[in-house]
Formats: sequence, structure tokens, C-alpha cells
Amino acid sequence: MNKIIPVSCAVIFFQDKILAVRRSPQMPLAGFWEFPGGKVEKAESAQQCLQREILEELNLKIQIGNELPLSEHSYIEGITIQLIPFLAQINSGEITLLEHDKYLWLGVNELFEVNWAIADIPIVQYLKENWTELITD
Ligand SMILES: Nc1nc2c([nH]c(=O)n2[C@H]2C[C@H](O)[C@@H](COP(=O)(O)OP(=O)(O)OP(=O)(O)O)O2)c(=O)[nH]1
Repeated sequence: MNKIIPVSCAVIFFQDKILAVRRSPQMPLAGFWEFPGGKVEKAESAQQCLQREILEELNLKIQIGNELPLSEHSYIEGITIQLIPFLAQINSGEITLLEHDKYLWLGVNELFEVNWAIADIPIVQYLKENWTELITD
């Protein structure tokens, strides 16, 4: 039996760059880079999840924009992570890393300079291919 775990994540953009965060040693997939976010809980929407997770992880309030294409990957047999990415902008707050150990703002030509979690790679590729219409104002 295959279990699907929906995970919302935020492609936060600012001044033609996007925010990437690195999973810290105490997290599963430690050392891999990802978009901030987390597992969608039973009583919440993907967007509500994202507002909650971004506050918990980065102490930021965000404005959520368009949903981008889903990406699915099975790190463990029988369990599929379904990543649901949303474009987002910071509404208020300063980045405070409460779970991750590093962050970077990446421009279009720097996207593949970090070691992304496998499920993120199709999303990063999609961003690269559609950068101008997605990220620039
Ligand atoms: N948040 C996030 N998780 C990702 C990304 N790419 C990716 O493969 N994942 C995986 C890592 C984890 O297996 C899962 C999300 O779990 P998590 O540990 O971040 O979420 P959470 O805070 O709700 O977890 P939990 O500790 O409550 O179980 O999805 C990504 O870009 N962002």
C-alpha cells in the first residue's frame, strides 16, 4: 500500500531571488536544501499549512500566490511525498532560522548551486524554465 503525504512549501521571492533553506542535522534529509514548509495536517488547507509552517520555521508572515505544479517522490518504499509549491512574498518579519541551519537567496543562475532534496528538483527546474513570468514583478 502506498501512503501519500502532502507537504506544502513556499517559493518565497524577493528582488529577483528565491529563498532556499538547508535541513539541519537533527532533521531527516539533513544537509539537503529545500523550500520552507511542512506536512499538511488533517484540519487545514495547503495554504493554511504554509502560513503556519513559515511562521514556525522562519518567523515570517507571508502572502501566498499561485500554486505551481506538484512534485512527487518516494524516499522510502510505500511512502510518497507530494510537494505542493506556492509562490509567496514576505508580508512581515525578519528571517529567523528556527529549524534549518542555513539559508540563501538564489538568482536564476544560482539555482542549481545547492544540493536540493530530490523531490524539489522538478520544481527548481520549472522555476528556471519559467523564471521571468513567475518571479519578476
Ligand atoms: N518542507 C519541505 N519538505 C520537503 C521538501 N522537499 C522534500 O523532499 N521534503 C520532505 C522532507 C520531509 O520528508 C517532508 C516534510 O517533512 P517536514 O519534516 O519538513 O515537515 P513537518 O515539519 O510537518 O514534519 P514533522 O516533524 O511534523 O513530521 O517532505 C521541501 O522543499 N520542503
